[in-house]
Amino acid sequence: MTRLSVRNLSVDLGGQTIVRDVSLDFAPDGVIGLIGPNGAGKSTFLKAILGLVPSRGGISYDGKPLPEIDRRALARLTSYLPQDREIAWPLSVENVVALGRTPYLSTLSGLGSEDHQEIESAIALTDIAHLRNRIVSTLSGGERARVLMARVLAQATPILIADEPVAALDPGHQIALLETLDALSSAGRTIIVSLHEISLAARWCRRLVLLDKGSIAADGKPEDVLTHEHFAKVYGVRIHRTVTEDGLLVQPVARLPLQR
Ligand SMILES: Nc1ncnc2c1ncn2[C@@H]1O[C@H](COP(=O)(O)OP(=O)(O)OP(=O)(O)O)[C@@H](O)[C@H]1O
Repeated sequence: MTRLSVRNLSVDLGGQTIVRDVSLDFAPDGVIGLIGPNGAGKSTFLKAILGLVPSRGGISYDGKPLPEIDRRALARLTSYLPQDREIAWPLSVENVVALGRTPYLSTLSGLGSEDHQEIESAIALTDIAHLRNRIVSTLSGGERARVLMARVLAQATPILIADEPVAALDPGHQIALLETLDALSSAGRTIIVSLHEISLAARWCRRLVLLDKGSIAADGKPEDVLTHEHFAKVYGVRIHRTVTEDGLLVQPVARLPLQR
């Protein structure tokens, strides 16, 4: 069980502080959702904990500071779905998914049986078997998003970080992916996702971190984070909130004057 600890993390970009003094601990305890308005700093925070943007403060994996972890070891520890869904090379779907196994390959060895197993499992979980020989640049937006997610799943790391993984997916594939992530979490993996789909965050995340202007506005169970007050203050919207036999349902319904 790998724990990620973030202490007093700040990120400055373009002369502005984008993430401000954030301290959080992450463990495999259900899907952890990072929510917040456009520009709140969600993507920047996720990049910072992977060392992809310079930051101040401390980031450690199982007590080991991030700067002491080499790139290959980090790629066996963390997988990452960036928000950008572009794929520059004319690769087949199967080859893109296989890239997820790169951290485990030596220069001399090809894919082994475990690699093939992880690739096939990821292909099945993301429902892309029928696309396996297609060139990724010819796929629809949602299909491409599922292929990139399959690459991340094939990497099979203890920590999985995904920036808006359900954004381009239809409702069936959204739920299927969140079921997969929930199952991975139950199996001991730490799952951190950013998302704007509040109804899915309410239903599928066990913990939500609400970021506002780079700072933590709330951190806790969905029922404690997805409150009328937080939505009014942070998003400037009124919500409809009800508890059903399927759990908490939250739906933004109208704009409010921002309380800032
Ligand atoms: N390289 C950069 N230089 C200057 N400003 C940047 C840079 N990268 C990001 N920003 C700014 O930092 C802020 C946070 O961006 P970020 O992408 O982290 O937000 P986000 O919460 O992921 O937003 P969204 O929901 O729109 O994806 C934004 O105002 C953005 O314009």
